[in-house]
Amino acid sequence: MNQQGWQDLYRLLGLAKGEWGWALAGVLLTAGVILANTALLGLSGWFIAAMALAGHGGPGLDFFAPAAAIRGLAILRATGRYTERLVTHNATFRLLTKLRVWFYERLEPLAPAVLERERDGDLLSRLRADIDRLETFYLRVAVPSAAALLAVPLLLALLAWLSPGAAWIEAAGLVVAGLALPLWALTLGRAPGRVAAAKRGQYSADMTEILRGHAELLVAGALTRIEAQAETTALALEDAQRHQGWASWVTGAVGQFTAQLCLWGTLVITMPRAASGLLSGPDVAALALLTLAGFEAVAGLPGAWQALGESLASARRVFELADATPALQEPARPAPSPRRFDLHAEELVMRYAPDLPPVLHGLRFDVPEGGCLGITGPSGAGKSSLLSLLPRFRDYQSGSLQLGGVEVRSLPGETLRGLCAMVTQRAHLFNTSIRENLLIAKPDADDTALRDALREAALLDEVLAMPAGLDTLVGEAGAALSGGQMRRLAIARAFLADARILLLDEPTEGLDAATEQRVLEALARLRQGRTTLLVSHRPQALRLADKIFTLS
Ligand SMILES: Nc1ncnc2c1ncn2[C@@H]1O[C@H](COP(=O)(O)OP(=O)(O)OP(=O)(O)O)[C@@H](O)[C@H]1O
Repeated sequence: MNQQGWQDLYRLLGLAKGEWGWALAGVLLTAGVILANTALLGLSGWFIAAMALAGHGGPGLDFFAPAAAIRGLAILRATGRYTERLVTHNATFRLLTKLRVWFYERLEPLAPAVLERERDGDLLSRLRADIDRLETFYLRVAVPSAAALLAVPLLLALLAWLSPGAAWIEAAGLVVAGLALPLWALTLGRAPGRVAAAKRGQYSADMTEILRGHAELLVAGALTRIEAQAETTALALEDAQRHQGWASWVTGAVGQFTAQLCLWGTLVITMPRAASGLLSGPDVAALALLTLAGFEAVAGLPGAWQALGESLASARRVFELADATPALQEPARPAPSPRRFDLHAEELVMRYAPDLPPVLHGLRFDVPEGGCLGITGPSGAGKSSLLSLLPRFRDYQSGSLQLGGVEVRSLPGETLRGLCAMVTQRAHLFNTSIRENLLIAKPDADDTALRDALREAALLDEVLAMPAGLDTLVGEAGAALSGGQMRRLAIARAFLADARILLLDEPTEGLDAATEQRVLEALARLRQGRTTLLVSHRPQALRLADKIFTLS
């Protein structure tokens, strides 16, 4: 494993800090179960052999004590295993929940500037599949490895007490099955694991895009080609999984073989001692079974360490994004929230990357509080880029943009986003009810407030005429609504948010004249008392503005 792998492993252990108590309980229980199981098998072997010899006229046997011990150990093993599963799974699931929240909190500041470079399906795969895969590390690698470290010395001590020779054989076998094999499995599993994690993300991204752009791909005749691409990814994933299966079979088989070899080795060295009377027959049976049962302590390790390759690849994919630098830095000492809401820009310069030419260059404008500035200009002039500065989705590099006399860059993004409402031609609607889509803007709004907002947006009558009213489902990205209804739903949201700054980006684009008129009437009500930036090409829409500014 390379240095990066070890660092990730160490970091994964660090992230589990809050759950160490549970994990320790899991380790103790697992080690207890291994010891109980080994003792059970050894004692059972001894007891059966002793009973058989007693039956054949051998020495008499008090069978009550061993029978009771066997029953006790069996109960201990069953309850121990149940409790161990309960504890370790509880710890792991709590941890995965924590990890998911931790990862999401790191993703949030990356939106939208950094995340828009990623494929949606791949992001989802990191958040879900990759984090789920870390379960393998905690549940199958960390806890069983620690339990083996605890149980094996005790087991060897017991064997050494009964027969030092058998203890040496067992120690050699356990070094092979519990150390060499897991390390070999880790090496074998690393490359296919890395491929599997990457291909799983790619497949998820391919499928998300196929489903989302299905209609366009079908019309363009590109569906078969893109499906073939996804199939190639699926085949590569399958190939990686086949390699993983092969590696797991090989290491499993070598582990079994080692255990059998140790069993025979123990028999070979103990039987002559039994023949010469140094050991009893039942002792030989007990030692042979103890040797075999001891391998339970390490049986799962090769498979788990092999899967560790994929877990680490998943961890890397998670850490890579979690460690990405946000496109903009929050101010170290935020300025107090503005009390006025006029806008002032001077010599404003904004570029998407240091090596790209500026999109906005020396921009200058003023909008009084409650005023509306219409912004027009050719495609690519930077109109949408300008709007993205106010909610701090992007930053400007020089010049000044002030809200109520406070430099926008010195305000936290969250404060600014709380002051802004947006209506764009691509306002996102979630695939849920109209009510839920509205509540995004104001979670505690009651039905009266929702209806008022819909009335102001000139959408109430249409919503009430729908069979489920406010509970009507809008479909994927609002597919069950018309373009005008989607736009007015976004306006209703803005009414509910009751923000002081309104950012309108082509709010009537793609609408017919009659619908545009209804949307504009709603917008005219919405802009009252709110400082508004309105980007549009359409003369009717620009009539809402007090002043028009052309970006070139
Ligand atoms: N995320 C981005 N990374 C790099 N360049 C970008 C990014 N987004 C936009 N641009 C570039 O910035 C320039 C301005 O884009 P913007 O979307 O602001 O223009 P616009 O005036 O709103 O255009 P339209 O009227 O077509 O919507 C364009 O050249 C565009 O290619």
